[in-house]
Amino acid sequence: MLEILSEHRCFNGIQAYYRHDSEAIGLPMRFSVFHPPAERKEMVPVLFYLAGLTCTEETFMIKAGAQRYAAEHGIMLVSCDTSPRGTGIEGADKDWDFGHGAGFYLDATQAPWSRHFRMETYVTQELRRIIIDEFNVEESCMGIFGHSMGGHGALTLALRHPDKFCSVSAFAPIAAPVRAPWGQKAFGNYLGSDQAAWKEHDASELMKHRSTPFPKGILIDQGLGDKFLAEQLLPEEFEQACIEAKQPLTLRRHEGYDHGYYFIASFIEDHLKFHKENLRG
Ligand SMILES: N[C@@H](CCC(=O)N[C@@H](CSC=O)C(=O)NCC(=O)O)C(=O)O
Repeated sequence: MLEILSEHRCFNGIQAYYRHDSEAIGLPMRFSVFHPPAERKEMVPVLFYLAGLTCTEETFMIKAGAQRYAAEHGIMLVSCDTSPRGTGIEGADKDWDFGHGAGFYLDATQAPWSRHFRMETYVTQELRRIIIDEFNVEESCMGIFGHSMGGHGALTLALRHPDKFCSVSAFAPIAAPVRAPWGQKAFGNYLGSDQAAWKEHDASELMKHRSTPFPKGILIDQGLGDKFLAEQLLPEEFEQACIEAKQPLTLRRHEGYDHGYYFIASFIEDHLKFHKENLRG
């Protein structure tokens, strides 16, 4: 059962927060939805947003300023928490870049994480199904985007589930996690030591083996003042993989912008327009 935690009128739509007992995760999960005004009259397209390390289902809705454009374009925005919470797993609260708040949008295969850390199944199956069953949305074509760890999630989930997502973009994604310290730490713990398994969750590796799953292109924005760019994000790896796979990619590099939500807010309108065109085109 879906519990409404709060509802707020916003740009003539509704910003809502929900909680439910998740089957995939085995614990309660929270998510947020911006319901655009158009949903009252017609089925609307859905755009999932995956947030980064340390974030929750609130972060994007509070900080990105996306609702104005989602209302204008008639797009529903959905954002979930970044991991299971309250798992009781020893060490899950120890580091900000691993464990709670750092689910990496995959299904862990290694104990003790594999019991609850099943964010790929949660997003692509359970949450998607709830959105379809509960709200007035178009099922056929959904979009996904995200930031940093969530940008990695958006790219990998779109590449792994092209039947579910027909439009994808990212802000400062962890674009080659097998080569980045954040990714290596998460994948080593969640997936074990077999690096072949890691590559199944690495956007750049996945792209090398796909033949243009997104013919209308992929949009990525990256700030050049981002302190994580050189060590953790590596967009050039994904750019090269897209060239090899003949995947159209618009990778925009922005002088002076850092990793935070001021950067995201500066370009959010472009992402909603990009998805609007892909979702309805
Ligand atoms: N606590 C960390 C910083 C954590 C951080 O920057 N998180 C980013 C995502 S990083 C990759 O996934 C974020 O989105 N934070 C939320 C925000 O409101 O900015 C540190 O000490 O550096």
